[in-house]
Amino acid sequence: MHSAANAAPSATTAPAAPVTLRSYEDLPGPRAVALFGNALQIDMPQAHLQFEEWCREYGALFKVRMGSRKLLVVGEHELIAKILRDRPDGFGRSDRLQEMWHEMGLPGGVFSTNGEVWKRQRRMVLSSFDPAHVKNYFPALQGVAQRLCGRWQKAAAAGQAIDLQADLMRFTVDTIAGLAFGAEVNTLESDQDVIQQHLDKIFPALFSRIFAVIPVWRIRRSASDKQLEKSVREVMLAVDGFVAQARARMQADAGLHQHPTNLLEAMIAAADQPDSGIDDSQVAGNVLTMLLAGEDTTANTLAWMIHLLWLNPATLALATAEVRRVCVGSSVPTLEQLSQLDYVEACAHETMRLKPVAPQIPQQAHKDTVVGDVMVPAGTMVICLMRTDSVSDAHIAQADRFAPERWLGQGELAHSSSSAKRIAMPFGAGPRICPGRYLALLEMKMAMAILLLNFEIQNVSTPDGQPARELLKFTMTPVGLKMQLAARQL
Ligand code: HEM
Repeated sequence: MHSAANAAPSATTAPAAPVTLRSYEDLPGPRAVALFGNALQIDMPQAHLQFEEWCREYGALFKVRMGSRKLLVVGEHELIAKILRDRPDGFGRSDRLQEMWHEMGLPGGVFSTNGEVWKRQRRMVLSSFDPAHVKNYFPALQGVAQRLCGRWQKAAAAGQAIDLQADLMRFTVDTIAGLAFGAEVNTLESDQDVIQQHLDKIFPALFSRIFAVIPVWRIRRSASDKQLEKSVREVMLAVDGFVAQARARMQADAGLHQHPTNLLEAMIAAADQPDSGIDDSQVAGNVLTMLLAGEDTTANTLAWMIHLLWLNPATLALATAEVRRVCVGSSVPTLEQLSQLDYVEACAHETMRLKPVAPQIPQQAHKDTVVGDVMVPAGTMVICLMRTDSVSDAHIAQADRFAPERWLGQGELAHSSSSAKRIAMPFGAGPRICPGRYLALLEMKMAMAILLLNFEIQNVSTPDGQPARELLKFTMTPVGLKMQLAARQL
């Protein structure tokens, strides 16, 4: 043990009163074996569940070793909030993430960078996601929603089961391509080889390589490594295509340099300034980042929401009644109508509390610091477990119930709303909080309104008839959801 007096870290996360500090080695944790550490005890697609179980066993701060890499795992929401707020100086994305990102041939963007480069990119990205910009884009979102409705009408008429996540990813890819790149991507009306099949290979590979103990792909390229390379090539071709289309529009209309209409045009305008510090690779990196960060996060949250509503019929009935009352007379809602869907929005928040698609946020300490009562040397990887407190009865009343009311300050759970808002951080927190959260909520309300306005849900099923299993592929997805719809009779 060490005393606070002889440790002099930058104590942004230190408790106020002097306490005895522990070193990393003092921490409890699962028994590690030589060479592999704890890696053999972790089944990567379920890693979050293993970490959550260890958190219950060893407490809110414990150690895990992946090969020679030491991880500090943190499961207490106040410590997590402090870590996430102590950015960009105290913590940031890990060297390992950046190494794997580059090794896979991906150009860096706002998600993967740190320091000055991140600051410049973050400013640029934020401006294109402000509510005013999203409002301008709204008619295009209505168009994408109309296509989702058409796709589901066909499936309903044919009595076909819908592959829920695949359809929702079509919806989110088409939306982000329109909003961020000004591109007409229509995967909803296509059954061709679509870009999301390739996007879907990249994040899972990144995730497993970050935590791999032995970099087997460097020793021998397997069939899936070759498939991954192909997917990266295909996605980068699409990215370059979006950039070329935007450049052509900007050449045809010089005014777009002064008044860009989307994120991509804004980035190109910024990159074209002398001494901008932004080059073509950063532009491409952020196009790619938006596709990756905006696609399966929103689609999987929606899939979880539909699944949870199906498992809770009384809640589904309330959400349906709200949509049909607010959007009466429309088949695709207006922005004004979406802003009135308070109960549906509460369903989204409650879904993200129980099923956060980012159940763990890895960070790296940039300098020597203190987390709780633990001294953390610069360079340590810290895994923030985002769900432990938000599903614990010690923090949230009736924590395992799917009860959207708690977000509205209504009914018997009224007192629970402030704790749920404080504890669940599904979009992260602090300076790197998700910049797409406003858009994501809008997209989710739009998709739910389309579903509940135009259809009756007949069934939402899983392969084994049990509640959907959680699979961690960077984001946490439900396994194998199928939905059956009937057109609503008006
Ligand atoms: C339900 C949907 C979504 C969820 C749950 C979600 C969640 C997250 C989380 C947890 C982070 C990490 C935050 C942190 O480090 O504190 C993040 C970062 C990010 N998200 Fe989202 N996200 C969603 C949708 C979107 C959308 C639609 C976009 C854009 C199209 C987007 C773009 C980004 C970007 C660019 C970052 C990196 C920000 C930075 O590092 O500065 N996300 N998101």
